Amino acid sequence: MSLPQPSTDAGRTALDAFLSAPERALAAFDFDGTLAPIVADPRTSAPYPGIVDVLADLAGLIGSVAVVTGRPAETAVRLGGLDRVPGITVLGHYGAERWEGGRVVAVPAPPGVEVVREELPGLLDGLGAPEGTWIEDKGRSLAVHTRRTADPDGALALLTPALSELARRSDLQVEPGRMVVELRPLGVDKGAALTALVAEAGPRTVLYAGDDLGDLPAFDAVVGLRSQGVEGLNVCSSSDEVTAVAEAADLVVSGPAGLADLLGGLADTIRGTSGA
Ligand SMILES: O=P(O)(O)OC[C@H]1O[C@H](O[C@H]2O[C@H](CO)[C@@H](O)[C@H](O)[C@H]2O)[C@H](O)[C@@H](O)[C@@H]1O
Repeated sequence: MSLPQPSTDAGRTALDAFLSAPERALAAFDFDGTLAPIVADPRTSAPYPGIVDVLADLAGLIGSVAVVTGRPAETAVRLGGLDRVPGITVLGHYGAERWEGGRVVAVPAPPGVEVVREELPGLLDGLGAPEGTWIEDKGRSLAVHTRRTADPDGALALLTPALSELARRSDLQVEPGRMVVELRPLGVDKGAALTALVAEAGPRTVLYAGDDLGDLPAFDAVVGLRSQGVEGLNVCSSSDEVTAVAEAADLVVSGPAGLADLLGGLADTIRGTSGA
């Protein structure tokens, strides 16, 4: 399997470093839209067929593997079957939770989450939220999904100003995403989560793959790490819904299927079985 080539010099340098010293590489992945194809109902998300096997294989060949997600860590582990990946770290809620070997460590949720839990249903009713609007209560945050409405973008435009105001009043922040607006605690993001992992693991190279706006802080962190001597490769799992991630990436792959091919290619190349 041949490897796709990054479009940037920094990306090509990072890919070379990843392959020449895989034992010093950290690979980190978003879950929805990256490891798992987007589906209408978030409760039914599942990894792209075979991708967790490839990830488990790669985990045995490189320094460390992580998932960094807006989901609760245990939800991502359960939906993804991620406990099959040796040594994986799963950072949930944008880094507020850390799952390793079946154990979760988390920071306490701020009181504003309870305020939002109480007020959100009435707020959505009052705004005339269209049929199909759905609240996902994730424990430490709540997300309002519009994918199952007749006009998901229109519904987001209708709801977002009032959701932003509710977040502000509750000392939370709004996290926009693919047909979703999340109200979540301040003080965490995927960039800080990834930077902390890198500080712990001390890799020479970092690969980060994501698909949505919430992944951009991790992309920024990868760029920042380059000035500290850590080579970095930002990979976009592309979609028609978000273009900003592809614009910021060193390498664009075609959704979770393209990512599965990339991971398989990395494993084959490290083993010297790529046939290239
Ligand atoms: O950080 P992630 O792992 O990408 O999580 C981000 C959000 O993903 C989920 O929503 C998205 O995927 C759903 C299932 O495919 C889809 O229906 C929805 O439209 C997407 O926005 C999840 O439900 C959210 O809680 C996550 O924050």
